[in-house]
Amino acid sequence: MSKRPRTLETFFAQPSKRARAVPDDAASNMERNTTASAVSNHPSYPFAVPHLPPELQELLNFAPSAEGQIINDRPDLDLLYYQPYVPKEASRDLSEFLRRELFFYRVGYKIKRGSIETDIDTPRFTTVFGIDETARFDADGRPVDATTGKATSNTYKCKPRPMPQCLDALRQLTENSTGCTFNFALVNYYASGNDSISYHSDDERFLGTEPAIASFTLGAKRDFLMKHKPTPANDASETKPMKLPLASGDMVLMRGLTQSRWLHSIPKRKGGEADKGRINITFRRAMVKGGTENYYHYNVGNGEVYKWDDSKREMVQWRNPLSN
Ligand SMILES: O=C(O)CCC(=O)C(=O)O
Ligand SMILES: [Fe+2]
Repeated sequence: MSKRPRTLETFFAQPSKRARAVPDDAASNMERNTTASAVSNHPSYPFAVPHLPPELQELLNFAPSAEGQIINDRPDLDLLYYQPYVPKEASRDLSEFLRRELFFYRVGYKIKRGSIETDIDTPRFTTVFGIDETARFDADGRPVDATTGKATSNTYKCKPRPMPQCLDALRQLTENSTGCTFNFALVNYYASGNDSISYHSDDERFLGTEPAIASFTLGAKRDFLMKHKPTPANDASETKPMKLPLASGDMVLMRGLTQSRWLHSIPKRKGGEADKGRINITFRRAMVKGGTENYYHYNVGNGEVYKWDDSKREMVQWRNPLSN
């Protein structure tokens, strides 16, 4: 048994027994790193996630590479749009790195309207990291109460996961340039033009009033549609959708009344770049435990783990090499 004192840094860096339970491609990746132990791991991760390679970390230190453009010329809309935020050279490497190294899920759930239950299949790959404001992770990666430091694992139904270093680095940059604070990273992967997210707003009460959400695009360009929620006073011009053609490296900060008054979506598309695959990362701040439960329920669920297969060029179901 190691007697080394554990800090968050050593927790993330030490490949534990579980960290070795990685598929060959990730394992060889760890070896390829100059610092072989540079991985993020946690008992709730299916496998360890390598840290950003130093060259990529270096490139990211320069973000944002453009000034954000304020878009507030429509009722209740308040966006800060960086075209791009992540420098061009970094965005390709970063999207390939995240697609290759993260684990994803294809979540199914049931909704009930009246007495009718419907099965919903989320039409994209998802994953999530983070914990709400009432808690934090201790040096061993256990969720503890934010003020008392006492273990809270038994107060969550889900198993909250700390952000791996490769996402935390981007979170820190985003906090520095926006002045906002984020405790969650939700990641979507749209494998093709058939993957999508329908019109919705991220206006849950657990995000507080006027939440700021930073949304990154890495990989294929996809249209982001926004339209005002219908109100009795709406005229046609207010309900007509606006379109942001989000390209790799772009970031949109949605803030103010945007979530409470507007809807957004990534519609299905045929042709174009969509089939090259697009990663979306949203950084958010959840205030209460219900937010943590909600995010893990809808973005991890209890389904199969998917991992990118570089030879097949697609996500495939991941099997733990240590289990039969
Ligand atoms: O992929 C995107 O750009 C949007 C994702 C989104 O709206 C969400 O995850 O709530
Ligand atoms: Fe959203």
